[in-house]
Amino acid sequence: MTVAPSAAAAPLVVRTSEIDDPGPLLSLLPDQPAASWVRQGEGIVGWGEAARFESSDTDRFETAQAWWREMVEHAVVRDEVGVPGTGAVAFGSFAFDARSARSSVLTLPSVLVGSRHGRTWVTTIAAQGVLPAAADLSVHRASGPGPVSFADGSMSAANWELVIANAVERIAAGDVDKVVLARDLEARTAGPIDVRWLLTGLAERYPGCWTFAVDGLVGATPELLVRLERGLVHSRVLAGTIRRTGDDEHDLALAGSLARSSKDLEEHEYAVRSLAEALAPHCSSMNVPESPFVLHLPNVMHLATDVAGVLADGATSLTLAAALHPTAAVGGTPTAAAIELIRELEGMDRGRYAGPVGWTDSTGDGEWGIALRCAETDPSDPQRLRLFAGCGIVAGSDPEAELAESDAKLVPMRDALSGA
Ligand SMILES: C=C(O[C@@H]1C=C(C(=O)O)C=C[C@H]1O)C(=O)O
Repeated sequence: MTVAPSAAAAPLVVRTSEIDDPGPLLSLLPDQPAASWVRQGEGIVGWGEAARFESSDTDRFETAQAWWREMVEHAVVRDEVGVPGTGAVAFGSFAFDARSARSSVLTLPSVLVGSRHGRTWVTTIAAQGVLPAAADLSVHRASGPGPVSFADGSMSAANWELVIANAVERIAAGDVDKVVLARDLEARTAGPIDVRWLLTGLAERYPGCWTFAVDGLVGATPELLVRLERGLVHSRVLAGTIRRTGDDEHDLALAGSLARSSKDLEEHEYAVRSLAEALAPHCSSMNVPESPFVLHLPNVMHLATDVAGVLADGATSLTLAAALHPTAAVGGTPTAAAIELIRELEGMDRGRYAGPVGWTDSTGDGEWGIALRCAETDPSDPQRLRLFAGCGIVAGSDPEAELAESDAKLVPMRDALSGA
């Protein structure tokens, strides 16, 4: 089912103007549904909603793209800044599985504030005939939800280990080379959960990640599915993980062992190859480094490869995200068989976890991350949050180690929630 107002009925009026630095982007969010895409203090935040598209259909990407094209075509825009992310911007979050019961969404905030390379701007968006929301750029402070308790989500940790063991058998039997399996955790809090509190905590601890919020999905992802900017395409592929110990010297030795681990290098190779193969038809030239580097995050280290390309076919960032999703970093190899195995073994609906999350502007430029290290709020219960984490399983995977890895990947959201 697709729910979207007709763009033609109410063309949008969009105004972007440059402003003086109003303070940290995340501190500007008022107590309203928040949208965010912030890294190292730069990016875009938004609030309010001028228009919305929602779909639970299997062709969610195509219908979203068509809706956005129509919105943009009819919009009346005055953009005094003219860089990627100014003018009309839609934030989006897509369900991982085309068969998910969870919808995918594009939302246009009514106020956006962006910052890039030292320039800051504000954009207001309203349907024609509607007075645009006043852009109140005062600074706000969010508060935490109080004591938190965690409980098993769809499956206990012990059962999840059995699922991993089962997946290793299926890999040995030749069903797939790699499959990414995830688990969820349920958090309950004493008071209501304020997304701004989570965002601020995540951005503080994980400044190198993309701190995102779209329609109640909130997290800090280290993995960039695709960025399209003026014809240049970038992607950061992650796969292969080791937990940090907190002891810098020991962690450095672990980073070395990660870079030499044949199990992790194999897992990583699958992810890079699937990304490069999906991107190649859209690019005239591509740079795919031969070997990965080690990305250091406060909780884990990952094998990482930054892929770059020159766009050849005029695709939009959203079209590219749709073409690349699901990469082997969150699906597996081969893709179709891995998705079937996830449906069979995982025992839950991932919803928007591990789906593309990010933004697009009216030119089609944009940034889409993979929704990892994240959680979904519950619109009917402000004291409930569902957290997710997953791991790539290959022939050499050990269930106990994978459970520990998934716990390490839950740390960013757990800490953000408890304010640790
Ligand atoms: C699936 C997740 O992470 C992905 C899986 C990784 C792995 O298995 O090594 C590493 C980074 C991500 O591509 C997650 O964080 O939930």
